[in-house]
Amino acid sequence: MAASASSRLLSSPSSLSWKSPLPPAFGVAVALPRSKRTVPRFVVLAMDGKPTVLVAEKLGEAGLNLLKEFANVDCSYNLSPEELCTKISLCDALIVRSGTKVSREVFESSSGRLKVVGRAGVGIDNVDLSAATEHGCLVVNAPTANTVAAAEHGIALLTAMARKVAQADASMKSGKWQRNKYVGVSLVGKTLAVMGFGKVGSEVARRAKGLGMHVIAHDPYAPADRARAVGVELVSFDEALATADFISLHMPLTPATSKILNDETFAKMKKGVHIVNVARGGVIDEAALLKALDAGIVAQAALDVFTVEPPPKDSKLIQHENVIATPHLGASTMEAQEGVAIEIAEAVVGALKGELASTAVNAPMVPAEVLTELKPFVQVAEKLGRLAVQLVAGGSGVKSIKVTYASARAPEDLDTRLLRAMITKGLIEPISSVFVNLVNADFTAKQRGLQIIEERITLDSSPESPLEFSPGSDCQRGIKICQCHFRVWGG
Ligand SMILES: NC(=O)C1=CN([C@@H]2O[C@H](COP(=O)(O)OP(=O)(O)OC[C@H]3O[C@@H](n4cnc5c(N)ncnc54)[C@H](O)[C@@H]3O)[C@@H](O)[C@H]2O)C=CC1
Ligand SMILES: O=C(O)C(=O)COP(=O)(O)O
Repeated sequence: MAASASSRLLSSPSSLSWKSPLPPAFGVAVALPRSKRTVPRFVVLAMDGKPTVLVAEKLGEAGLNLLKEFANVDCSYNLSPEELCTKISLCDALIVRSGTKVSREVFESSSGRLKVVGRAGVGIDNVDLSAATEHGCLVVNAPTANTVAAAEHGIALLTAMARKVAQADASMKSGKWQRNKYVGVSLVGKTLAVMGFGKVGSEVARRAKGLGMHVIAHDPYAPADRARAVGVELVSFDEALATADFISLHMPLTPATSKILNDETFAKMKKGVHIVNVARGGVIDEAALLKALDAGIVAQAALDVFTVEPPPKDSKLIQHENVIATPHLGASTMEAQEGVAIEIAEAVVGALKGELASTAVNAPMVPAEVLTELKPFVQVAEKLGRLAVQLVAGGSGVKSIKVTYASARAPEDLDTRLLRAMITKGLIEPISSVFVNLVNADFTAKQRGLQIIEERITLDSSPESPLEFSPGSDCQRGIKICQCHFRVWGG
């Protein structure tokens, strides 16, 4: 795809929609392209012309105010899963924190109306991303505003654990004065292993260095220069376990990190290790942690997060004398909650307006300069898809499409996901009841057995020069749709 001079002159790409933006006020029901479930996809607008945002957990005032400028805001906290499923069919957007499970049933119950889920925080393990993607629902999060709060809480737990602050406080409140019982351990000179050297992990590392600790980190995906910048050595998982006096967990909960601390890995740790978990309860096998505490392998654990939240009242782990616990408070500072609320409100409003979100979790994030460059081709891409369906296959049965992009950009520098999504939309929507957008395009194409072969040609001449193509040999039938920089072959 060539970047023509005129395309470079285009204004901000913010109006480039990943789906049709909400139409202006007045209509009661505006039909958008069709949903997966053969139910027409409606943006049901209230009589005041505003979409509805369901805020299912407490959100900072500043974020609520931003939302209210654009939408009707329904703050309904503590909904049961059934109540959430009932309400969701009346909502265009849903905002949650970590306490609400946004399950497949929620997306199914929305009957295609839910367009965006905003996670007012970082971890998106409580949102069924596959179901969201399959339903063409964008998921956005607020990845930066609570970083410092989570890191500060990690340090608070680390220091409180080392000096048994919580236990000593409880003892004093019960009328005792036990100076000999609550002797702690020092942090200075001890080795802290930060597991997951992302935003929170690196802030914890910085602060721990300030406390005089020797900090190492394990993160298979962290760039070495990030570690160098903080003055931290990146080590293997086993080395981190074997050398750490303190281990602080900061990785997301994924299938790969689920129960990453378990019987086997506790056995590799130094006897008397201290564990901090401000990440997710599920990264620790809690039964194994209890055993390791009883065996003295783990001297103490400080936990902010739990596999089941809230955990059972009689949880042996929480009752353990060498465990201190907080009820998932990592992000709970006034400052972080205001910041998160604004970050998520802006992302949700932007998504409802049809803008591409920079914090999208289940859709490609296309940089602004690429959007500017692609903008003139977005509609063309969809139209070519529609034309291909009609001309090539007479309305059905397109199984394979070859798209050739010619651009002055090097092939590896050419992000085609947006155009591919628009071609897929053009190919599939006219002949089915499926609603296609940037979120679900690749999934939908794969599900329907539609193969999209992409070819990139690097232009060294002016992008305005027309290109001649020869028919692709792997396609049974081909049509030259336009003699410019974009051609579709279908068979
Ligand atoms: N307790 C609380 O209130 C809060 C908890 N969190 C949790 O902390 C997690 C981290 O947050 P951020 O630092 O903002 O995310 P991030 O995405 O900046 O960092 C996560 C890091 O973990 C790394 N990672 C992934 N798999 C790994 C593995 N197998 N082993 C080691 N490292 C691995 C990634 O490469 C990345 O660098 C979130 O996913 C969330 O679950 C975040 C904020 C508040
Ligand atoms: O941002 C995160 O991942 C958190 O765990 C914070 O959760 P919360 O929004 O406080 O329920």
